[in-house]
Amino acid sequence: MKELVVVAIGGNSIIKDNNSQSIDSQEKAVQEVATHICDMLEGNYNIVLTHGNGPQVGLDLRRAEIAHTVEGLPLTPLANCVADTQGGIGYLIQQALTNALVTRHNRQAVTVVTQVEVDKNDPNFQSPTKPIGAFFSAEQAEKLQQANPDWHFVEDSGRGYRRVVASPEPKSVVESAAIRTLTENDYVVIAAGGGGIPVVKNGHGGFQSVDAVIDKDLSTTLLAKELQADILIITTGVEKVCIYFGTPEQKELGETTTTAMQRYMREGHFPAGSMLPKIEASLSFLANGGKRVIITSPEKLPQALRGETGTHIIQG
Ligand SMILES: NC(=O)OP(=O)(O)O
Repeated sequence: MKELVVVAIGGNSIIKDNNSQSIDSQEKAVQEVATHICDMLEGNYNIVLTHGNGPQVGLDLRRAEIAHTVEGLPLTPLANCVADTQGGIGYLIQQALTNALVTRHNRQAVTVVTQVEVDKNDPNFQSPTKPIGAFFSAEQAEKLQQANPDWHFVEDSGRGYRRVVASPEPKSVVESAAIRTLTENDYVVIAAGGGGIPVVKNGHGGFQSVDAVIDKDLSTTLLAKELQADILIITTGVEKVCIYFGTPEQKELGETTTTAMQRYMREGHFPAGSMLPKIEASLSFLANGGKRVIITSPEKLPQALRGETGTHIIQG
């Protein structure tokens, strides 16, 4: 029986900076990701690939806002922008993967438009935290803030200012059974793109969308738990997680345990808003029956899955 691996790729692996927003540039980045996923399939695995959409959904929203202001075209709600990015990014990954898979593995990739249920009373709706779109200088952000008093900005990782939107906690993945069936039939599945389209119960047994962008690491972990996946891989900007980061004592973590990670968390080694949520998500996956979490950079995915690099966390 094949092990099920769920892999999360950040939207900023596809749009790396303000100069790589074109479809051409995104296509090239996606082809690189597809090669790594293909290499991973040399092992005995089924794979579900999730992806972020931070840069892309901000670009889509801005495009819609400008078209509205300049041409009077109808605004696109944020939830529909998330849906649009699932289709747009999903298409790029699906085509690149299927092109590569057909020649090497005789398998096909499919994208599932995925709704993720959130609580309409989630307090995160009141305090936006999720950075989306392009980076702005302090002066540009100030000007945009004056023109759009209801927008919110944060300084993002020393790279500039970004707009932030509400990011509620994911509660359940509406299409997880369909995703499971596709993996059992050997499809490589692209799902929960952009953290999933946020939906709430509509009071009639169904769902309706709500404007927000869900954190893709949280949705990916939830999906991995619902699919009862064996391995969760979270990609990030570094090949391995470090303790004492940025000090002379800096140390990369290879194979480690949940107990050790809990201790490092208590000691404050992982910054909130960057590595900390990834570690929390990892521990939650392992506490719910997952066998292994790997944290590494996208370009090291095949090597990490073979156990040659990355930070590997196991229960213990
Ligand atoms: N939705 C989301 O978390 O996207 P990024 O990972 O691209 O920020």
